[in-house]
Amino acid sequence: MAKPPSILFNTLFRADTDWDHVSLYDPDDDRPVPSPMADDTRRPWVTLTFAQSLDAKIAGEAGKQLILSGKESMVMTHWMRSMHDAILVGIGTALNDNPQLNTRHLPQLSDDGRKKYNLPRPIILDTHLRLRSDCKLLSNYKVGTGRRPWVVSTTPGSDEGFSAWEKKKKILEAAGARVINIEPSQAGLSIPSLLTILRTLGVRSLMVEGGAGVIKSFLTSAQLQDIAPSDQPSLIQTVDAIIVTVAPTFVGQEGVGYGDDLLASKMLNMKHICTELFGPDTVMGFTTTLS
Ligand SMILES: NC(=O)C1=CN([C@@H]2O[C@H](COP(=O)(O)OP(=O)(O)OC[C@H]3O[C@@H](n4cnc5c(N)ncnc54)[C@H](O)[C@@H]3O)[C@@H](O)[C@H]2O)C=CC1
Ligand SMILES: Nc1nc(O)c(N)c(N[C@@H]2O[C@H](COP(=O)(O)O)[C@@H](O)[C@H]2O)n1
Repeated sequence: MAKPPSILFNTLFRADTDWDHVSLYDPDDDRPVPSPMADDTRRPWVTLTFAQSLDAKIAGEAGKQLILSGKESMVMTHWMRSMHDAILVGIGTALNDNPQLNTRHLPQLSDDGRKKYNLPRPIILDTHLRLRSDCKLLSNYKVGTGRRPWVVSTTPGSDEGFSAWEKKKKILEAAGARVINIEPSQAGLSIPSLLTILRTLGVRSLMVEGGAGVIKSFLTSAQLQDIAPSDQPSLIQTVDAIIVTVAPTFVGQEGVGYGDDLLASKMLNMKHICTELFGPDTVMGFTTTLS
């Protein structure tokens, strides 16, 4: 069987991990698959990942979805998906791309083997519950080719907004989604609060795939964040690793980028772990520490 790419082992896992079980599970075995783990036990390990052009664009004009990754780096991304408990996108991506977020590009496993690829749980940041009840994530869940999607939202303040929100919640739940409510923050949803809630729900590792708004949000909240404002703040880091695929193409200024508002003084320290070529694409793996 093909092995996962070494850039993923080197960037995401500790050296003593049992490589043979990474990405795979045996339905008759209760032991969980190995997962990247954060030292901070209050939150999951977070891998921020995306594919970009040479001019740092992740989508085309007006958000047109672009297939930037070649087939080799796309397979690498699907290995990465199989190494995380959950995979997160923003509602912009969910509406625009109607993604599946599964591991379908991995090499086929032999039918007589009992092992299966680990499927990450889809999580959608969707403040106003705009997810479509006929999206691929929900239809995959219904036919057993995807895990139940979790939709993360905030309860609206006004009574009027609340009844519309409740109606949408019921529709999404009837279609199979689990709706999780968290406290709003200035930027929409508080990422540190989200991470602590996900950890209590059993998520050990989270792969954040985008889009532009979500990438910015994780990069700008990547410094220590307060999860319990008080005299004794409880602080949390929100990104552990960054894995970027760079495709050998320019998109142009009409494309969608993620870097405009980033401040160098607010960025995490990035430690380059390795760079590997996948067909025409370059993939870089970093771990992050606080500056
Ligand atoms: N090349 C790549 O690797 C990827 C490209 N994309 C592209 O990105 C584009 C979508 O990007 P966006 O429109 O920016 O949508 P997005 O997927 O980043 O979602 C942003 C939305 O998420 C919600 N949200 C709730 N809490 C939030 C928080 N704390 N931080 C940020 N967002 C929060 C808000 O409603 C916000 O409008 C699409 O064109 C898609 O094709 C998406 C993923 C990966
Ligand atoms: N790795 C990668 N390369 C690209 O070129 C991309 N456009 C993306 N996009 C992300 O993948 C999602 C689509 O996933 P499915 O193929 O439907 O499983 C898309 O919504 C983005 O999150 N990624």
